[in-house]
Amino acid sequence: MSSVFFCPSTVWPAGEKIGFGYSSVRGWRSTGVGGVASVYLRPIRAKMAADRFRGRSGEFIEENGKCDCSVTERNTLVLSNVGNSTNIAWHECPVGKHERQKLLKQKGCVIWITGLSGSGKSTLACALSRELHMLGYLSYVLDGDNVRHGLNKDLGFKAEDRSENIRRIGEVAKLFADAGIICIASLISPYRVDRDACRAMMPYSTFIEVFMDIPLEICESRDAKGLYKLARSGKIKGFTGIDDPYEPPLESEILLAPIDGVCPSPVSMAKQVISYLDDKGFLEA
Ligand SMILES: Nc1ncnc2c1ncn2[C@@H]1O[C@H](COP(=O)(O)OS(=O)(=O)O)[C@@H](OP(=O)(O)O)[C@H]1O
Ligand SMILES: Nc1ncnc2c1ncn2[C@@H]1O[C@H](COP(=O)(O)OP(=O)(O)O)[C@@H](O)[C@H]1O
Repeated sequence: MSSVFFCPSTVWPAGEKIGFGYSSVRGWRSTGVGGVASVYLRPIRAKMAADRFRGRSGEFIEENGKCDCSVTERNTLVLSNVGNSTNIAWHECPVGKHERQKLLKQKGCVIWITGLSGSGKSTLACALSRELHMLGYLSYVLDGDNVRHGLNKDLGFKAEDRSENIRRIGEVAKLFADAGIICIASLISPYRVDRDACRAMMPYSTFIEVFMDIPLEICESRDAKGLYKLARSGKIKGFTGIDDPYEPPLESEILLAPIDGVCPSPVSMAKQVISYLDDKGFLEA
């Protein structure tokens, strides 16, 4: 059985023409560009483009508050301005999030682990990724330290750099979640407003904030990297929890804290997160 569908200009050069293809058991084939099809399908494409713009415009406004959302409809291609990018279009692909999730038998989401340095974020991220892997689920860890080795190596630790660090990791995490992957982001992310901005980027309820509520004394006593010692002696300035603020979440989805002064093991914390994912239906397509 095959079904007709229309493919927007991602595949074909943007402009006048529209191609169309059909799906079959093993995929789809293009019948080419334009010709008779472009004439008959133009009104349909116009509607698709308009729907697409309606669906996306609110998101653009929310993301940076700068979008003037001026629309140029030239041969039904919708162009808009987002931030400093002018005349850009949104391209849809025939394989969407839903199809990817079906393939992976899971739902994409972002598990955002926040807490002081030494609170166990990276340890939990790794334990969680390993447990999910053993259960047959695909996850990917975006660790603050690691991302600062590449994408974010231009950023330091002053407030605006941390905000940008969090924003970029939020955007990358959003892409992973859209790919259908369980994305585990572990970074201090000390400022509430930045974490909330990441939450706001994500589809409803797919941003799961995990607060490592481990007291500073415990984190400092661990001092795995010797950074607290350096911060206390003034050799590092602006260290979170010492002379830079950490704003705890007010309503995280998951709060992990010591019980009677003892921290649960990383594996038991990971299982707590997995149990949340299971309850909320993320471990099925
Ligand atoms: N000034 C200062 N404050 C806090 N942390 C510092 C600082 N300088 C270096 N480091 C090391 O960098 C790691 C934190 O990076 P993040 O990207 O997670 O930080 S942030 O979210 O942008 O605040 C952090 O890693 P973790 O210990 O894993 O949290 C530290 O090792
Ligand atoms: N649940 C835990 N119980 C005891 N020690 C832990 C736990 N989680 C992490 N640790 C230890 O604490 C230190 C800091 O952990 P890490 O994951 O690097 O924290 P963060 O990424 O928040 O800086 C490491 O030495 C780690 O072995």
